[in-house]
Amino acid sequence: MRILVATAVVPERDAVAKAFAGPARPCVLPGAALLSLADDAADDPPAGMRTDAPPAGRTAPAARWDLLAAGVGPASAAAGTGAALTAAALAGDPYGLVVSAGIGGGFAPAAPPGCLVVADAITAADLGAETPDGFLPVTALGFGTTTHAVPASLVAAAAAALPAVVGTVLTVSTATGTASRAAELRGRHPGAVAEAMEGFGVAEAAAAHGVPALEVRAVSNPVGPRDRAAWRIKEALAALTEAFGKLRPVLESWREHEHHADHPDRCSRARAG
Ligand SMILES: O=C(O)c1cccc(C(=O)CC[C@H]2O[C@@H](n3cnc4c(=O)[nH]cnc43)[C@H](O)[C@@H]2O)c1
Repeated sequence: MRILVATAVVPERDAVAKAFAGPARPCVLPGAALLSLADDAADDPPAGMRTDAPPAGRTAPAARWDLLAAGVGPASAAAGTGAALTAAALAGDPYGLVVSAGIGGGFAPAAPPGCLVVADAITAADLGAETPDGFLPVTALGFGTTTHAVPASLVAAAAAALPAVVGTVLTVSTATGTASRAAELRGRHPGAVAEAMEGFGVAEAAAAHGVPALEVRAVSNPVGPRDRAAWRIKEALAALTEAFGKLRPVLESWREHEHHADHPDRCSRARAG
């Protein structure tokens, strides 16, 4: 399977790359610059340019990973992820899984700094309209979606591999900086354990391609009053590296269609037909 990991910034991308021992090679695509990793990368052409199955006599590598630093915020995340997904699909070598990864803010007391978070839902928390009676999500206005559910078997597999808090990860365009905003978000999203700024953009791009998406965050700071000097970025990046070391075999062997609980419609159709 081919797996795309989308981070916001280069230090996050490089923290994920550290979990892989093999060589990494840059691959520039229209709209996205990837770092491609593979068990046998030394023999392979760059990712995104492969169009064929492995030559006769060679088996396909267990998985190929591409890492992307798409920029901060949901728009950059969606643009970069969408570009990588489209390039792969047009090359006849589509991704089977997309992971939004990086550091994030954790809601107290569930997700303190230093811990890892796995999203079971990826939710846009500020996509909507402000009204005199409060915030209305775009869905209440009759548009789009605000949440992407992560396949249950994918959440279970990731959570079994890690010491991680599982819950909703919010995507915000403005990082929370006050206790009142943190309380407001928790009030609207009681299942929220963390916030970051890219997950929903990554998940929207993945959904447009019919590819499952996961979000994994290493908590660098509490969601609340802004104190940038207190962010534990180094520790969070180290936790991210450790997390991908553990997630790597689990995600490589995860297969969406083997988990019928994630596809009740498809299964009932199969049973009926
Ligand atoms: O300054 C550095 O060395 C450095 C290294 C890695 C990452 C950063 C970032 O500033 C990443 C920004 C990224 O982090 C997410 N994030 C982290 N905490 C929060 C938060 O409390 N609320 C929302 N987002 C948060 C977010 O996804 C940003 O894109 C710096």
